[in-house]
Amino acid sequence: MTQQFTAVVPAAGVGSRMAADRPKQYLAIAGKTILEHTVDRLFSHPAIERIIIAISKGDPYFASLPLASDPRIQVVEGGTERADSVCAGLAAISDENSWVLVHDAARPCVRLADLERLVTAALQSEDGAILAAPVRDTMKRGCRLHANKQQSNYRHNSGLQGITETVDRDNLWHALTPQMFRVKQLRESLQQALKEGAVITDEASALEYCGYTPLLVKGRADNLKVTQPEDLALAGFYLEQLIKEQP
Ligand SMILES: Nc1ccn([C@@H]2O[C@H](COP(=O)(O)OP(=O)(O)OP(=O)(O)O)[C@@H](O)[C@H]2O)c(=O)n1
Ligand SMILES: C[C@](O)(CO)[C@H](O)COP(=O)(O)O
Repeated sequence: MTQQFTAVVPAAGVGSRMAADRPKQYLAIAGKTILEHTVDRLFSHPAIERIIIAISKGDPYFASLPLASDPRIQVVEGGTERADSVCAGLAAISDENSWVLVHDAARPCVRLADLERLVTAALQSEDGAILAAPVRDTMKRGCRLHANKQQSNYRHNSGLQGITETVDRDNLWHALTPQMFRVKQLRESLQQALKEGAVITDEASALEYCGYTPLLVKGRADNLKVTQPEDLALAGFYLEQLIKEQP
């Protein structure tokens, strides 16, 4: 019997940076919502048998989707932060020794080959694994500029930041999703990190906070998180390519 996995999809965000008429996971690309594309991508992996989707309290969109009647899908109520929504999803998994893949609803372009590589690596790592993409650009750190008599007012009044340093980009990665861990390890790490006030923006940061070293699995850069308006057309292009390449 081949191992079967559950995925948790945090889909309870409001999509403020997208500034659309609805949360971005419910915006349509190529005839389906972003959430539906994301679910299709996850179920394209034969070992993912169940998906738990965390949606916001009173979400008026989910019920009208075909997903709502898919027996492989369970819905839970998400929370204030992404980590809270992930914890709500984990609470619906009874087998603590099982593996879970956590994947953003807003990442509809993840490829099967990346999922396969992630699963292979995670199953051989005591500390789980995440998909990630190496940084390609030179990375700068900025800061707000303070008024300086010797410098133009523009530098202070423009609202632009000034460069304080160039960050060494060797071994610097964009964390993507899915991120795959054993349920017990992830649940306990998130609970400890959140209880102690750690800033947790992805699952791996909770594991790291608790002293684990998840593996970085190189993934495609087109596994983008739809975040701001210009991402929608790009995601549409990537999805068209992905669907064309499907057998
Ligand atoms: N309380 C939250 C916040 C976010 N998410 C989900 O986490 C994923 C990644 O978060 P992000 O891209 O930040 O989505 P939003 O929080 O909706 O976007 P924004 O920060 O622009 O409001 C998204 O699928 C989002 O739906 C969630 O389930 N619960
Ligand atoms: C989980 C994540 O997609 C990894 O890059 C990212 O941390 C989500 O951050 P967001 O601010 O909730 O979009």
